[in-house]
Amino acid sequence: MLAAENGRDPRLKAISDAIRVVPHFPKPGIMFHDITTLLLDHKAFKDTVDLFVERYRDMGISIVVGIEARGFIFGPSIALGIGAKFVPLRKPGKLPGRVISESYELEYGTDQLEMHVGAVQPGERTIIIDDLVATGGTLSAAIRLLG
Ligand SMILES: O=P(O)(O)OC[C@H]1O[C@H](OP(=O)(O)OP(=O)(O)O)[C@H](O)[C@@H]1O
Ligand SMILES: Nc1ncnc2[nH]cnc12
Repeated sequence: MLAAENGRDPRLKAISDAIRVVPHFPKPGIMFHDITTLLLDHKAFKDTVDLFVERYRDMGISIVVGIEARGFIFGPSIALGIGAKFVPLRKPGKLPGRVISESYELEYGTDQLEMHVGAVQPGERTIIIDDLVATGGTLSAAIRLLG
């Protein structure tokens, strides 16, 4: 249960304030949300992980799936906090075993995600962790990989 005040967790504002917004990066028109500034703020970084652990522990979740690259920053800590395994979804050509792949479109280009065959067993409850959703293309590809 989140420690909510007026329906909103008091930690959220500091977390939001710790994320730097860089206009026109990496292309004109993109408002880039830079989480590296959040990582420099120990309390905000820890609160971010804690919020997810508090929300998802005791829910029978056995796998945290993290999306390369920035999902790897938050996902493993959340997995350890809730007592789950961690499964990385990687960019093409990085995983040594047999993989399944999904292509997707980004705000600035196209890309592909891969997962090791057998990393997730049918019926396992999972959560998918990344730093942000923009178009939703990456998250949709991750959901298709798990489906
Ligand atoms: O909702 P979407 O439009 O799909 O965009 C969100 C995705 O874009 C960013 O990753 P990026 O592909 O830039 O890779 P990186 O984490 O390796 O920098 C971000 O970390 C998300 O994964
Ligand atoms: N607006 C944005 N900020 C940071 N990362 C992104 N990835 C895709 N869109 C992004």
